[in-house]
Amino acid sequence: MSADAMKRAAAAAALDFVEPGMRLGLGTGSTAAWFVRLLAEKVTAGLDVVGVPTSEATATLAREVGVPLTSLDAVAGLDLTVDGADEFDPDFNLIKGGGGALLREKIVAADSRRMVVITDESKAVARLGAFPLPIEVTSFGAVATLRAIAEAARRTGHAGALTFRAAPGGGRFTTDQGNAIVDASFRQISDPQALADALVRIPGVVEHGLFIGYASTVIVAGRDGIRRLDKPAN
Ligand SMILES: O=C[C@H](O)[C@H](O)[C@H](O)COP(=O)(O)O
Repeated sequence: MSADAMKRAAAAAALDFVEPGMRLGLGTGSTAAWFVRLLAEKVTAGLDVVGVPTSEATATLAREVGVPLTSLDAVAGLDLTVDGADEFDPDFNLIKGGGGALLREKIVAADSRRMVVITDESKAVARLGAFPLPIEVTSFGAVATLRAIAEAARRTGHAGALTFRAAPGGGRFTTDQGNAIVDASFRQISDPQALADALVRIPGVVEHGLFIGYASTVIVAGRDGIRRLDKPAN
């Protein structure tokens, strides 16, 4: 199975969680895009759902393929969010934000009763950090914020190169909110919760890509088929 076929297979498996009348969080990225396309086929066949997109890119795709959209402010919470991830660990912690959509993704996931993550086997890690951690920062004072991130990382036992993400056309990448992204190459995140707690205390940090306690199910597509991992109830 090709990498793209695995993403499609994971997205197709997530359709099993969708029920008529649901309000859905629609993730961002190449795997989540497959979910939006496959969901559109169900909508065309009569499924009644409404989605809240986590990025302008997902909103554009959803409109193109015919998934009805609403805003988070127009509904009283979401039933289910289906989204991709850049990494997941055995505790269902995630790194997200490779596409820069982490802020809206986290807001939407936080307002959802359930988050199903669609991935392929390349995203499974014993410990987070091989994928650089995206940290969204305000443009104002971005360099000072980067220094504060380095200090917070040091205090929590993490170190590595911190770089502003570049836009494809040059200059700094900006998110849908007009913020910058710092990519932190920690390689090994030994204490995700301590790092997350330290990052949110920095004034210029808008949000970070550590998703701790959000995912309840991870669907993993591999060359041998689909595996569904369910987080044990507390
Ligand atoms: O900002 C982007 C999101 O967090 C994506 O869900 C994540 O980067 C995974 O994307 P993909 O499915 O393209 O690997």
